[in-house]
Amino acid sequence: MALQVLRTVDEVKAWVASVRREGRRLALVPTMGYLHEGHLSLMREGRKRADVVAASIFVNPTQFGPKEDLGRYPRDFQGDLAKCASAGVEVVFAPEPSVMYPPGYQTYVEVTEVSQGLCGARRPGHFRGVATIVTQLLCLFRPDVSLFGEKDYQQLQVIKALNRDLHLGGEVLGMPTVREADGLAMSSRNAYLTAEERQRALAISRGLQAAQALHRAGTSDGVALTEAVRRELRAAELREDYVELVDAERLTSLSAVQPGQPARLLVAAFCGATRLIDNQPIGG
Ligand SMILES: Nc1ncnc2c1ncn2[C@@H]1O[C@H](COP(=O)(O)OP(=O)(O)OP(=O)(O)O)[C@@H](O)[C@H]1O
Ligand SMILES: CC(C)(CO)[C@@H](O)C(=O)[O-]
Ligand code: BAL
Repeated sequence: MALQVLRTVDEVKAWVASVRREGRRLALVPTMGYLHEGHLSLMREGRKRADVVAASIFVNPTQFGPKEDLGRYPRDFQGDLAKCASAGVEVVFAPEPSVMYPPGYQTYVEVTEVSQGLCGARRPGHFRGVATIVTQLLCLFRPDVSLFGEKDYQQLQVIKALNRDLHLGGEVLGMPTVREADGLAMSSRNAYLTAEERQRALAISRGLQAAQALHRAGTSDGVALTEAVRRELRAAELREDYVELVDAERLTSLSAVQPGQPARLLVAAFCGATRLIDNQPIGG
């Protein structure tokens, strides 16, 4: 079936109603576009878990801080449509900001616990914007399953919490981070990196791997594990935003990995002007 592009809330409502009438299971993959294999892995998994996959492409203004990159966020709408079609997507919802935030719009969603700390502390208002747009999308599409990447690990926990707390009903599925062959986590913002920065950015995944290897060799101490990451960041002259060992679900800080308690090591670092994030499970 040919890919359809929907632009308005009424078009989405009509399309969702037709999917429901036909008794088809619906998967939703929200994105900000400039698609890469990470996004396509979510779409392909959606196709396995549902009869029909919708994707959204929307650079959501409310999740960007005033000094962030909203104005220059990379875009390639025609290329994105071709990629969506190749991944089995039936419908792309690509609204203008005025469709999601029309005059008089005044409803915002705050997830109070897992939004704190990490990216929440460094990007004030970011998760309020993410939670607000994702709630709108989940309410509009009411998908049986929605798919998000573990690359944005805190975001995934925020979305799981709002889906549970607001009784939205569908399953929120987290999918593993897709990496370039050399380990760099795929991200639309990798497009900002110069060739030299692209090489230095590898320190992030290298540091996470070093920490995992250290843990496998018997080290549980949080300071030693985070230091393994920091050493790599320093060597490559990346500026740390944070490196933290946290409980994998609640995202609270841990001083050590405990047997049977899944933990996660999360990193945000600036490579030149570009802020990159990545994470890995540790123990559990
Ligand atoms: N490397 C990846 N592997 C798996 N999922 C990913 C990956 N990168 C992004 N995603 C997921 O795709 C969805 C849309 O993300 P988004 O459009 O912001 O892409 P992005 O590459 O993370 O962009 P940015 O560089 O702005 O962070 C999110 O659920 C995100 O977690
Ligand atoms: C989930 C999301 C599409 C909300 O704008 C965005 O934060 C993203 O692309 O990860
Ligand atoms: N991938 C998360 C969206 C953001 O950084 O704004």
